[in-house]
Amino acid sequence: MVAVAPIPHQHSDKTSLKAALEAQEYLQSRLTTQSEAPAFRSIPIIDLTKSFSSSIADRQAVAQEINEACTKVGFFYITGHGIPKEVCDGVLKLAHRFFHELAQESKEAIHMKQNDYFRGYEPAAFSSVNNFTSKETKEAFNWGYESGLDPTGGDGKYVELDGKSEAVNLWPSEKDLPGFYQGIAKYYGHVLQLARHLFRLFALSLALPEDYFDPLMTHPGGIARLIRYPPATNPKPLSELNEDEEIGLGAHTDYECFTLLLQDSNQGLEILSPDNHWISAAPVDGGIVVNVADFLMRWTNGIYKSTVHRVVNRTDRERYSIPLFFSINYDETVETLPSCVTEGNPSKFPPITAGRYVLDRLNLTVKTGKY
Ligand SMILES: O=C(O)CCC(=O)C(=O)O
Ligand SMILES: [Fe+2]
Repeated sequence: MVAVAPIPHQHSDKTSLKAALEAQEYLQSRLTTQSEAPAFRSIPIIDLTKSFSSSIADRQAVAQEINEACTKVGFFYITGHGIPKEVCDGVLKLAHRFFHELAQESKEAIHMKQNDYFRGYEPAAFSSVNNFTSKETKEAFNWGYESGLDPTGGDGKYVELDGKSEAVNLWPSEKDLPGFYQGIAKYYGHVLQLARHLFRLFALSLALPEDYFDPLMTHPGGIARLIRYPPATNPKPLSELNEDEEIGLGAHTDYECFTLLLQDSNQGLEILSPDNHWISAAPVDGGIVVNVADFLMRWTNGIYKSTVHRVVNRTDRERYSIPLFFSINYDETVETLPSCVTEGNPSKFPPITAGRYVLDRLNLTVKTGKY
């Protein structure tokens, strides 16, 4: 593994930096050695309709499916999630407009290098989730939570990844891209509320009170991105065991609690089974992909799996996707969940602060801490 020096300009606490470096090592080991966990060849589809029922038994039944998916695969699709189709189609169109209508100089004006928290426009090959082992073809626009995007208005206490600063998004101007902020707000409001709903189901799925996580997501972390993958220069089908040269987004695990991913109709997302076969997570009609990320993996003492995945566009069309990386309030420090610790399975992980951990992970994706 290539050693990565701590980033001098930003204070990092030892626990989160150590955890971030360990995650990099874990990734390399997963890519080079098979895991002993049972292999899988498909990704479960969970219909959320009954999770909105007033009957706790209905909600428990959905939670049980979530438990199965998170302990075995770490990924699942949700249908019946309640986000209207036109809202999903609308934000995917907006993603297209961002990359095709916004002038290059307007993109440069909101370049991510001007921001300490990875917000704004990110050109192709600028960052790497896998230690720059491949040049990533994706380009992106990144933003994070702000109370104006939260349908509840939040509790007014939002702090950034460092646990201190106020929200710091970089938006294109209304003149340069009319209707952009409003369109983003529409989708983000829906997906943020869906994430809060899912966290209640996660609580049930972990034998915790349904409202266990509620006080921890009053001003939650929620980085989201519009991602564009250019068409493949040499389209070719997925070969399950082989590494691929034309990588859209390198192999990685996500950092936060869980991710909600909207993808267009072009497949490209691939996830790594424990026996190191790559499995396609092709789009499902009306479905959103959910995956457990590393912070929740740690919080559940490793019981919920954070599964390695990557994106390779194997088509001659461009592909768009829009993930929301949902975190608890960035200023919260948590210990392993009580329902995931027993005498025989003591906590494997020390307490950790939500935002700091994500920031240390993000700092490892660029060549220097401050670009
Ligand atoms: O574009 C996709 O399908 C997945 C994106 C992803 O894994 C990520 O941004 O972390
Ligand atoms: Fe990811």
